[in-house]
Amino acid sequence: MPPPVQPVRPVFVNLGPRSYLVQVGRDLLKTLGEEVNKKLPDRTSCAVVTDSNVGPLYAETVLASLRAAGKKPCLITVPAGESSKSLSWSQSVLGEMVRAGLDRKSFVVALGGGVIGDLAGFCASVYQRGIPYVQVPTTVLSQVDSSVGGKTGVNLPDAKNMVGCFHQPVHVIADLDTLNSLPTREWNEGFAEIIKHACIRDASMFKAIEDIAAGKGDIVSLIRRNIAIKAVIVEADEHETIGTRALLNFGHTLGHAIEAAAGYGRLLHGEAISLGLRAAAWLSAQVSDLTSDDYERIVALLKLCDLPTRLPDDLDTEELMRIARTDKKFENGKIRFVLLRKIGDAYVSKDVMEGHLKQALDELRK
Ligand SMILES: NC(=O)c1ccc[n+]([C@@H]2O[C@H](COP(=O)([O-])OP(=O)(O)OC[C@H]3O[C@@H](n4cnc5c(N)ncnc54)[C@H](O)[C@@H]3O)[C@@H](O)[C@H]2O)c1
Ligand SMILES: O=C(O)C(=O)C[C@@H](O)[C@H](O)[C@H](O)COP(=O)(O)O
Ligand SMILES: [Zn+2]
Repeated sequence: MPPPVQPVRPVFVNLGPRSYLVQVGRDLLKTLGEEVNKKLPDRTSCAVVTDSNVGPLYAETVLASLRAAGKKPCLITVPAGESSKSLSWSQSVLGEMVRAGLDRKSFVVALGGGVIGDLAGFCASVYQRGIPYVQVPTTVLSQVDSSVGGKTGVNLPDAKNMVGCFHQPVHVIADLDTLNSLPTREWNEGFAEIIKHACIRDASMFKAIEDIAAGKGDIVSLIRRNIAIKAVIVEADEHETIGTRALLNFGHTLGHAIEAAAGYGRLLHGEAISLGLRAAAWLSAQVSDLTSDDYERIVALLKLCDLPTRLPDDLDTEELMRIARTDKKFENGKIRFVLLRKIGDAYVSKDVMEGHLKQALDELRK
C-alpha cells in the first residue's frame, strides 16, 4: 500500500473582501471542480487557459473535474513560453472567450506556469471589466510566487510586465504532483524566487534549500513556507504602495532587463532573476552592510541550484541600461532598488545610481 497522502494546511491570504485560500498538496486536480464550486457556486461557464505543454498533460483531468461539478468549461491553449505573455496573445484569448459565449457570470481557470497565470489573470481582469479567476500553478516558480498576490499582466517587447492589473485570484490550487513532469531547467528556475524569499525574509531557509538540492528535505513544506512568506508580504502591501511588497522585487530591476534584452524565452524568468539576484547582492555588499561572506553564500546557493551567475557575453551594458530605465522601479529618474542589510533583511534604497548598476553588470561578466 502506498503511504497515505498527508493533508497540508492551506495558506490563507487575508485581503479582506479579496481573501482566498491557497491549497497545497498532492492529487488535487481531480477535486478541483468541487473546490471551485465552493467558491463560485453560481457561475457555470468558464475558460480553462493553458499552454501547449501543460494542456496535453493535465487539461483533461481539469475539464472532467469541472464538468463533474456542473461547470461548462471550454479549453483555450496558447503556445508554451514567455512570448505568449503579450498583448497579441491576450487579444487572442479574449477573442476565444467571446466566441465561447463567456459572460459576466463566467470565470477563468489558469492552468500552467507563471506565463499562463499572468496572461489568463490579465484576461480575466479586463474581460467585461473583470471576472473571477482561479490559479492552478504547475511550476515551482508559479506555486511559490506568481499564483499568489494578484499581479497579472503581459510584456511589451522591451519592457517586462509593463501592461497589467492587480486582480486577486479567488482560489489557488497548487498540486505538487504536476511538478513530476517539470523538466530540470524549469524546476531549477523556480529556486531563484525561493532564494529571493530567503534573502529578503528568511535566512534559515538557506539550509532547507541546500537539503532539497542535495536530494533530501521536504519539497511540500518548502513550497508551503514560500507561499506563506509571499502571502504575508502581499497582505502588508497589496498594491505595492508602502514599499513592503517592493521587497519582492529584489533582483528584478536588472533581472527583468536581462530577461527582455536576451529576448523573451531565451533565459527563463528565474534564470534572469538569478543574475539579477547576484547583481543586487553584490551591490548590497558595495553600498550597504551585506558582508562579502554572505554575498559569496548567496552566489554559492544559486550555483548549487544550477542557476546561471554569469551574464551572456552578447548582452550589451548600454542596451541593458536602456531597458532597465523602463522598469517600474525607476521613478522621476531615480531608482528604487532593493538591497540587503544582511541575509533575511531587505530594504528599498534610493542610493543606487545608474553607475552602480553598470558596475554590477561588469561584475556579472566575471
Ligand atoms: N505575477 C507574479 O507575481 C509573478 C511572479 C513571478 C514570476 N512571474 C512571471 O511568471 C513567468 C514565469 O513563470 P514560469 O517560470 O512558471 O514559466 P512558464 O509558465 O513559461 O513555464 C515554464 C515552462 O514549463 C512548462 N510547464 C509548466 N508546467 C509544467 C509541468 N507541470 N510539466 C511540464 N512542463 C510544464 C511550460 O509549458 C513552459 O514551457 C514570467 O513571465 C514571470 O514574469 C509573475
Ligand atoms: O509579487 C510581486 O510583487 C513580485 O514582485 C514577484 C516577482 O517575482 C514577479 O516577477 C513580479 O511579476 C514582478 O513584478 P513587477 O511589478 O516588477 O513587474
Ligand atoms: Zn519574479
